[in-house]
Amino acid sequence: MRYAHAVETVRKAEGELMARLPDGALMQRAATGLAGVCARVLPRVYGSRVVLLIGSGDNGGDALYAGSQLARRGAAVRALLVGSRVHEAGLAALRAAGGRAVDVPRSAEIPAGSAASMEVAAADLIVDGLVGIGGSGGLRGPHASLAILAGAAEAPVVAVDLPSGIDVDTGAVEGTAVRADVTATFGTHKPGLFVNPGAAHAGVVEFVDIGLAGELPTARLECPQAGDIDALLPRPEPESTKYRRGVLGMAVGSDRFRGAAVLAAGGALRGGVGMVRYAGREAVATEVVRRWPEVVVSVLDPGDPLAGLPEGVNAWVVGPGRGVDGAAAAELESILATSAPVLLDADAVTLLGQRPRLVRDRAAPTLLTPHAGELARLLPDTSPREVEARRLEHATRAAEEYRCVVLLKGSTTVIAEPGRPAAADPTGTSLLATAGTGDVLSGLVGSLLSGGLAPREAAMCGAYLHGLAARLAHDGGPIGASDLIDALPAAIRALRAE
Ligand SMILES: NC(=O)C1=CN([C@@H]2O[C@H](COP(=O)(O)OP(=O)(O)OC[C@H]3O[C@@H](n4cnc5c(N)ncnc54)[C@H](O)[C@@H]3O)[C@@H](O)[C@H]2O)[C@@H](O)CC1
Ligand SMILES: Nc1ncnc2c1ncn2[C@@H]1O[C@H](COP(=O)(O)OP(=O)(O)O)[C@@H](O)[C@H]1O
Ligand SMILES: [K+]
Repeated sequence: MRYAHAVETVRKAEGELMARLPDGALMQRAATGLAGVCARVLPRVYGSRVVLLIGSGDNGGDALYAGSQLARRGAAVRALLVGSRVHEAGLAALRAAGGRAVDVPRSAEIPAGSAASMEVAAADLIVDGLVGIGGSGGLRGPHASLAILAGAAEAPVVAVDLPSGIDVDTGAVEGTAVRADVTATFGTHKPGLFVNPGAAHAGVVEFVDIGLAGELPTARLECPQAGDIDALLPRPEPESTKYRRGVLGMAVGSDRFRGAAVLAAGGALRGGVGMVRYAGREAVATEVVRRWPEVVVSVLDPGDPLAGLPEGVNAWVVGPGRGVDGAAAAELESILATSAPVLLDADAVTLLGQRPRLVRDRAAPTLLTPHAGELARLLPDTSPREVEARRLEHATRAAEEYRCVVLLKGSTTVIAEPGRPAAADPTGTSLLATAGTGDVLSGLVGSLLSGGLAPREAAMCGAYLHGLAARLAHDGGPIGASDLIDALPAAIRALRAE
């Protein structure tokens, strides 16, 4: 598991640790780790041209000390000083090691052809020490110009602690921010390194241990790794039966959206469910059984559909392609009245918007799996764009308001549960941005719920396998939702190999 903490927590933990250590010890640890990351990014240190972008805070100090270490190993290091102040001791260390520093004019634009712009363009490595956890909002003035120059340069960019300009507590990017190839982050991960759009600016995140672990409380955000998912995933045991492995009820698809039922059932079957019990209209049930003969169907009578819903299931998936009419609402209400865990996706999430109490007052575990548009319908005065800009915040808000677990789909899938750290899925890929992949996810997560995982853990495992399956299915061209189903067994196998 990778753990991420908010800035306030990091500051407090650093303060406590610093009080017990000699002056500057933490910064030296950070700088040494950073220099190591830079040395690994460069083909060789000796003779390389390293450009440091230096702001006025300790983030710049880390970069200057790391630069001094690289200079001692034979790199030609130039620091571009852009802040109103500079970390003097770091600058002295750089100079003593043979590095040079250049003051960048404080004008908003750094002209093409200026010394600073030519240094950046000619670099073999650019180190972003503009701002760290002391940053607020997008980059301003010459900081922003340097970030843009670094983005246009050929050289790889290593960010110090975080890519300057992102909101590191949320992953929001409001204005100009550095785009790094690698981020060397100190002491603990930060939430914004795992959540888009911030995560996309961070590149590969390398953890630098500065001895903070003992001072840190519970994480704000968790980012599960293959081993964590492998440990959580239910697997068949010698005494397993189809019932013990989990019976999943599925109220998905409709005459209009038959494919949603086929895809969701496929996700469940390849997710390791014991039995799928599909409930729906005859035409849909026929399609489902044609594709998946192992599914047990209950054909619902249009005159009295609720009477036909199967009983004795371990979990339910409701909503994908089901519709938002009165019958769908009555069905949702009836399923939520059971004591089984229920996953609400798509139309069921939309229906919930007018009936929040159905979930809020429910004692049994409930999981919502909206995309940004569906989540926006659950929160007053919120647009899908706002949800996408600040995913963590909105998923957490919805989880608190509806008192349930929320898996918010999108470029980073995030999972929120009141009172628990949020989770961000690391496997997501835009290959998934095609119709029907969400239906597959609902079945997959449903199968894990029916297998006994709690909603948060089922959501974490499902999102991880979903993204991994997309990556495995991808052989250079596009993939569809059906390919994802076929790749799920390989994704489960791959967990052990990763
Ligand atoms: N506190 C500690 O014990 C340690 C801190 N470390 C480093 O210290 C960093 C934090 O340093 P500071 O608190 O000095 O702050 P920063 O270096 O993160 O930045 C603060 C400065 O940036 C300016 N600034 C903020 N937002 C800006 C924006 N959007 N555009 C332009 N300028 C902006 C501020 O005016 C201020 O001068 C960490 O990220 C880490 O790199 C490490 O050395 C490890 C130990
Ligand atoms: N840009 C993206 N990057 C990564 N994953 C994405 C992206 N866009 C969509 N996804 C994923 O694709 C799936 C789409 O689900 P959904 O929107 O419900 O589609 P549908 O209803 O057509 O099945 C979700 O798992 C979501 O996280
Ligand atoms: K930085």
